[in-house]
Amino acid sequence: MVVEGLPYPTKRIKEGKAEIIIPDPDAYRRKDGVYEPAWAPVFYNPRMRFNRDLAVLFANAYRELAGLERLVVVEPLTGSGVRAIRYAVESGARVYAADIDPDAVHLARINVENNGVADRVTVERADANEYLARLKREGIRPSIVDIDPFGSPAPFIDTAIQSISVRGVLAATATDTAPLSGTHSRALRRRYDVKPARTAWEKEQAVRILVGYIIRRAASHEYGARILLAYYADYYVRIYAEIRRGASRADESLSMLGYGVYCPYCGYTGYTDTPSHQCPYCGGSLQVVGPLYRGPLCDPELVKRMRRLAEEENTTLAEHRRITRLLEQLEAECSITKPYYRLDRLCSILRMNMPKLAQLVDALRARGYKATRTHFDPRGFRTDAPHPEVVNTLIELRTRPDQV
Ligand SMILES: C[S@@+](CC[C@H](N)C(=O)[O-])C[C@H]1O[C@@H](n2cnc3c(N)ncnc32)[C@H](O)[C@@H]1O
Ligand SMILES: [Zn+2]
Repeated sequence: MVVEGLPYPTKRIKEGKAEIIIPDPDAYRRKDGVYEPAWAPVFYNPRMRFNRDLAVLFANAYRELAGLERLVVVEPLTGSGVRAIRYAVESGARVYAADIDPDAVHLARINVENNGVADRVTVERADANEYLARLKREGIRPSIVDIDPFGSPAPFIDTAIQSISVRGVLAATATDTAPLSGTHSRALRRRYDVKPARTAWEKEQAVRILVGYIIRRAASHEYGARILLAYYADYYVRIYAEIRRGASRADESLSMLGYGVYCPYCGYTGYTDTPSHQCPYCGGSLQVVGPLYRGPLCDPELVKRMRRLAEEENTTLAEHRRITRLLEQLEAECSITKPYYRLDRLCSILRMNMPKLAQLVDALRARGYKATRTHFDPRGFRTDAPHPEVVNTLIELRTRPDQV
């Protein structure tokens, strides 16, 4: 399809309730046939639709929860404009969008016109940080600032926080999961000022490090940060934190920080306030990572509302089943803050065959503990049982599988 004024082949697609023009994916495929969004003149990643579906559900649930008549959303890295348009069409929001790339701004404006939301969505060519600072000077009070960059959101976090006047949500995507999960330790130190380590719960570590970073940055500007929703999907971390002005709120949020620990000798996972390097259970040398956030990863009331809205919107959501499953799982995990165990790793340390995950979860519950699978890893489970109890339950399952 050729669109006047666009010097590249395009395609018209539907996403949610928006209809948008994107660079034709067929023109930007690798040799193996896989579409490479970064090669296209304007960035549009169809795999991020899941992220955007949840963003719209979140926006609607947050609007209800906070009792807001109308949302004001700022999206300073907008690409094709798809996310901004969806916030306007599906959440009725007033949206301020920007991108540094003139091709992106041009296409996003065409998309805004075509969706009939030009009265509600403005798209400007600007650097994200300058744009956020300018909106603040102009007195715009965002209810949601959505930071969806290439790689790390760290360079935009300070201005995004400061752009929130009294109360609002910072939503951030991070695709730099290698540093966050402990693989590129120097980048982790540079970007997030975190002491690196390798744990068996690296996806949760990635989420908790980014949340911890947001809390620390928010505190330095005298804001508190409360996590409404945080998850890991595909190859990225996504966080929604409610930012509220106030020194005592900042202190309260800081009190949720600590260090994560993992013992590669006995499988112990947990947190500590003072980074000790000796495992309390086997005396082995601990892996210690942090600072990171140790509190709940979602607000149950918000997730409940998102689930209800997902039911109502089941025809517009591309992966309705996947969304419902994630929200159900997050709700179940929310009240257990200790990091997840990887059953395969734990069984290998204990030199035993793996029982079925469901069997272990049931056995832990039968002993009076909370236990559930985790959205982070299909081989993972989380529980509030102390480490020796987890080990004892596993050993008992091995010796008397039918009687636990
Ligand atoms: C991952 S894409 C955004 C995708 C979009 N949010 C979505 O949901 O489809 C990142 C965008 O940020 C833009 N960008 C990169 N650096 C920027 C900066 N400093 N200021 C503003 N935009 C920037 C890029 O041009 C690109 O369009
Ligand atoms: Zn140990």
